[in-house]
Amino acid sequence: MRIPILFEIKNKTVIAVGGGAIAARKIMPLSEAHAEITLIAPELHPDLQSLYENGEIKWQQRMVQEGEQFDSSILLLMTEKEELNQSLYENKRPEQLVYIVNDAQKSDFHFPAVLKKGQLTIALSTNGASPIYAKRLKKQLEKHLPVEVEEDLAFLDQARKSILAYPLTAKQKKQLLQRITTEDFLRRENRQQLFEAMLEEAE
Ligand SMILES: C[C@@]1(CC(=O)O)C2=NC(=C\c3[nH]c(c(CCC(=O)O)c3CC(=O)O)Cc3[nH]c(c(CC(=O)O)c3CCC(=O)O)/C=C3\N/C(=C\2)[C@@H](CCC(=O)O)[C@]3(C)CC(=O)O)/[C@H]1CCC(=O)O
Ligand SMILES: NC(=O)c1ccc[n+]([C@@H]2O[C@H](COP(=O)([O-])OP(=O)(O)OC[C@H]3O[C@@H](n4cnc5c(N)ncnc54)[C@H](O)[C@@H]3O)[C@@H](O)[C@H]2O)c1
Repeated sequence: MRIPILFEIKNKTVIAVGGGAIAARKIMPLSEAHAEITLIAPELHPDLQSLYENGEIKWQQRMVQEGEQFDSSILLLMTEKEELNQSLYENKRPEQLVYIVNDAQKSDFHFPAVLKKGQLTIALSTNGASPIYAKRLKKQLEKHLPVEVEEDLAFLDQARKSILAYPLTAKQKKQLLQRITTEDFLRRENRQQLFEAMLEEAE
């Protein structure tokens, strides 16, 4: 069974074998999240070529052979050659997390469809039943998200930090956190001033 986890990939070492269209789609978000990526492939998809030219990924321009072993936290096997991917999988290191582009069963993790809005992340997976359905549902969800999500979360993030840093009892903190999250409160035009007054009153 798989569980959704938001994983900090910054500075984790990633070795990716294969540089086609699918590799490009999977590597893009890892690179944006500052993983340490080394790609091994004889040629690169244009999006990967740009990442390489901008110094965001390393590239070993060569063919990988069966039987090779790689030293990295994460290994992405993304060639179109199923047998090669399988054989590299057999050689994985015990602690290595491996993703195989054409074997969802064996992969240690999946790539969900991701919807981001400010500090909100929604990840959708159909467990491989239909990635196209996941993509469509993501677009529908996007349309139904309240327009204020981004602003609300930016406000709540700051407010929550202030509450937690204030000399209040755990119960008072909990009550305040609940109050500022209500729809009524969030829609008040002067919510920042109201919040500051509430904080002082509570002390
Ligand atoms: C969400 C998204 C994220 C991303 O890729 O970044 C994603 N696939 C996307 C698109 C997409 N993928 C495919 C098509 C063509 C139509 C079709 O065939 O359906 C399209 C549509 C398109 O390209 O528009 C083909 C396909 N996909 C997989 C296989 C192999 C198999 O099923 O075994 C094949 C057949 C290959 C073949 O032909 O052999 C497998 C997987 N694809 C997954 C994720 C994982 C399951 C996620 C889930 O269930 O929700 C999983 C299991 C991989 C994993 O992570 O382990 C991304 C949407 C991005 C967005 O949100 O905008
Ligand atoms: N998981 C998914 O979301 C998903 C979606 C669509 C397709 N697929 C599968 O992914 C696979 C790859 O798709 P693609 O469109 O990127 O294919 P592609 O042919 O465009 O890319 C394959 C890449 O692997 C490289 N390669 C081949 N042999 C190599 C070797 N020995 N060493 C290093 N690199 C090598 C090629 O040079 C190329 O860069 C296909 O088998 C397809 O069935 C998976």
